[in-house]
Amino acid sequence: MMTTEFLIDTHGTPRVKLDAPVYRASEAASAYDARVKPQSTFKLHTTDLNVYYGDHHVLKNINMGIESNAITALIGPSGCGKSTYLRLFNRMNDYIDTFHMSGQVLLGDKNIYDKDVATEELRKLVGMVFQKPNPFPKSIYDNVVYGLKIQGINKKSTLDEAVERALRQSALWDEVKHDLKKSALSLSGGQQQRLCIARTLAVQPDVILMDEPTSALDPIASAKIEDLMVELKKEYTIVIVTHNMQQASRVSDNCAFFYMGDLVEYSDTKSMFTHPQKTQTQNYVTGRFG
Ligand SMILES: Nc1ncnc2c1ncn2[C@@H]1O[C@H](COP(=O)(O)OP(=O)(O)OP(=O)(O)O)[C@@H](O)[C@H]1O
Repeated sequence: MMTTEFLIDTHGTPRVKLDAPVYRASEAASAYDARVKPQSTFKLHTTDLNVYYGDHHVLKNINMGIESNAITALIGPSGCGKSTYLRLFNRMNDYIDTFHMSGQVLLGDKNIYDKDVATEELRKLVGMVFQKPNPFPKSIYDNVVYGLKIQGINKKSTLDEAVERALRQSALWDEVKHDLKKSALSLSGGQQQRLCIARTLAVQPDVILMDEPTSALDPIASAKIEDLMVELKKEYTIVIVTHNMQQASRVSDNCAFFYMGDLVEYSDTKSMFTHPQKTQTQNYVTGRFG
C-alpha cells in the first residue's frame, strides 16, 4: 500500500513525498498516489475526506492533492459529488443544515475546517465563480470593488488601481473602460461572467473555484472564459467543475473523475483522455454514459 508524507516548505505549502507512512491509502488514493511526483507541491489537499448530507454519504474517502498554478477539472455524472467537493474549499457547504464531514481539507498546510479559521478570511483566499453570472445590480466599478470595500478599503486611488488590474486580468478592461459607471446588468452574459471573475480577482485570492462557469454562455463567450482561465493559472490555482468533456480536455492540466461519491481516477488530463485506467472513466470521457 502506497502512503505519503506531507512536508511543509518555507511557504507553508505541503509537499508530498512518497513512501513515508502517514496516512492510509484507499483505492481512490492509489489513483492519486500513482500520479504524484516526488516533491510535487499542492495548493489544496483532502485527506481521508468523507462528506454526508444527513445519512447520505456523498463523498467517500477522498485523498487528493490539487496542484498550484494549474487547472484541475472535476468531472463525472450528475450527482457524483463534484460540486460538493468544490464547495468544500471555501466552506460553502457550511450553509447546508444536513452537511457534515470527517477528514481534512488543507489550504497550504492549514486545515480550513479548524475552529480558528474565519470563513470571511478564507473566502478572501479562495474565490468562487458560479454557473450563472451573478453580478450585483450596481455599476461595473462597484461590482469589482465590492469585496475590497467590505474589507474597509475605501481609498479612491487604491480602488481605481484594483478595478483596472482586475478588469485587465479578466480580459474585460478594453470593453468597459469608458463605461465603468454603467450597470453591470447591461453587459452581455459572457461579459457579466468575466466581471464576476474580475470581482473575484480584485481581492487577490490564491485559488479560484469555478462551478460550470460557461454552461450558461454561448460558444464564443465560453471560449473567452477558457482562454482567460489558461491565462489566470499563471498566477492562480484553478479548480473547475465541468460537464463539458471538450472543455475539460482543452483547458485542464489534471482531471479527477468522480462516480457516486468515489474518486475513481485522477491523472493528468492527457492521460485521462487518451489512456484512461478504468473502464468507467473511459465510458464517461467518451460520452457512453453520463
Ligand atoms: N443541499 C443538499 N442537501 C441534500 N443533498 C444534497 C444537497 N446538495 C447535493 N446533494 C446531494 O449530494 C449528492 C452530490 O451532489 P452534488 O451537487 O455535489 O453533485 P454534482 O456531481 O455536482 O452534480 P451536478 O453535476 O448535477 O451538479 C447528490 O446525490 C445530491 O442529490
